[in-house]
Amino acid sequence: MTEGFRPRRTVLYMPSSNERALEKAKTLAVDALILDLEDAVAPDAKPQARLNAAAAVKSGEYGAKELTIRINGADTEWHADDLKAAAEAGPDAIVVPKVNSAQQVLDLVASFEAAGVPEHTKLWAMIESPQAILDAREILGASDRLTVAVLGTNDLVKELFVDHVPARTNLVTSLQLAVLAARATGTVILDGVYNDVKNEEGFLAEVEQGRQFGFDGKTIIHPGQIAPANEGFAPSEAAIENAKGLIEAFESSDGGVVTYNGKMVENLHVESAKRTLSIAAAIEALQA
Ligand SMILES: CC(C)(COP(=O)(O)OP(=O)(O)OC[C@H]1O[C@@H](n2cnc3c(N)ncnc32)[C@H](O)[C@@H]1OP(=O)(O)O)[C@@H](O)C(=O)NCCC(=O)NCCSC(=O)C[C@H](O)C(=O)O
Ligand SMILES: [Mg+2]
Repeated sequence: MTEGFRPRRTVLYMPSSNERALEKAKTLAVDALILDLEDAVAPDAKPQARLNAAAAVKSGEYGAKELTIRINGADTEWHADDLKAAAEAGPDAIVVPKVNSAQQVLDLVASFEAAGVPEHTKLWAMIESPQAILDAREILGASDRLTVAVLGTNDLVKELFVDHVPARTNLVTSLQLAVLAARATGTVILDGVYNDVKNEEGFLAEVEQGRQFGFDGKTIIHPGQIAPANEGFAPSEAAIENAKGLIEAFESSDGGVVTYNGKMVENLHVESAKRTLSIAAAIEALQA
């Protein structure tokens, strides 16, 4: 549901069992971190990973980055201990994998309350199954505590029985349905990860595709993906200049319709231009 704008161009996953990565992350220029207890952590490593994630949140050493913990699903043996540890640590959000229904959201919110999760800790829901894509609008609209939807494209590909293909042609409908549901419910939406960490060209193309589809940012898995995603999900210099010029042209008119750079401008374009400028300002403020 709706919340004030906060840049989430880059949201980096890291296994909470990887102490070197947890240390390195303090210096990385990402907007948010997902301290993972789920798929990136082997079963034997989960107890220590839980302690590491909680300690990282409580350390106060990650600057302005948003800190989240991805816990294991409610149907797993680790969920209760993960939730207890996250409740005590009080991150900005708890990321819950494989959320498949509005009822599951309501149950999670009730379990947050029962576990004493602080008010400021939001729910980020992972949308990563065919069922979740088809019911995304109901899921994302189920509670004000759910503020961010995170696409899990690895699980989605697995559940669809398809392969990862160039341009994600076999996921286009799912991606667009998820963005539609997010916009209809005022939920922030993050694109899925790109697994081929050494393929810079492929990653850039996927960032651009995600931006064009309307995602607010990208979940990433490697430091090499930070700079291109930060750039791709920020308004470009040209977009900022265009927004400023368009607003000025409109505001010096009689408030009807004008042209700017040869294109028609109406009030709705001014609203979009103002949104672009406010995103740019929020990014600048975060970087400062
Ligand atoms: C993918 C990796 C396993 C690659 O690791 P590695 O081969 O060690 O990478 P590098 O040697 O190139 O690393 C260079 C340095 O960067 C640090 N590093 C690497 N990754 C991270 C990270 N994620 N966060 C912080 N720091 C990181 C290394 O420690 C090196 O540092 P230094 O030694 O000081 O130079 C690895 O990148 C990785 O584990 N990535 C995260 C994987 C993860 O969390 N996966 C779970 C989520 S993905 C998912 O499935 C989402 C969803 O559920 C879905 O279904 O799609
Ligand atoms: Mg997943």
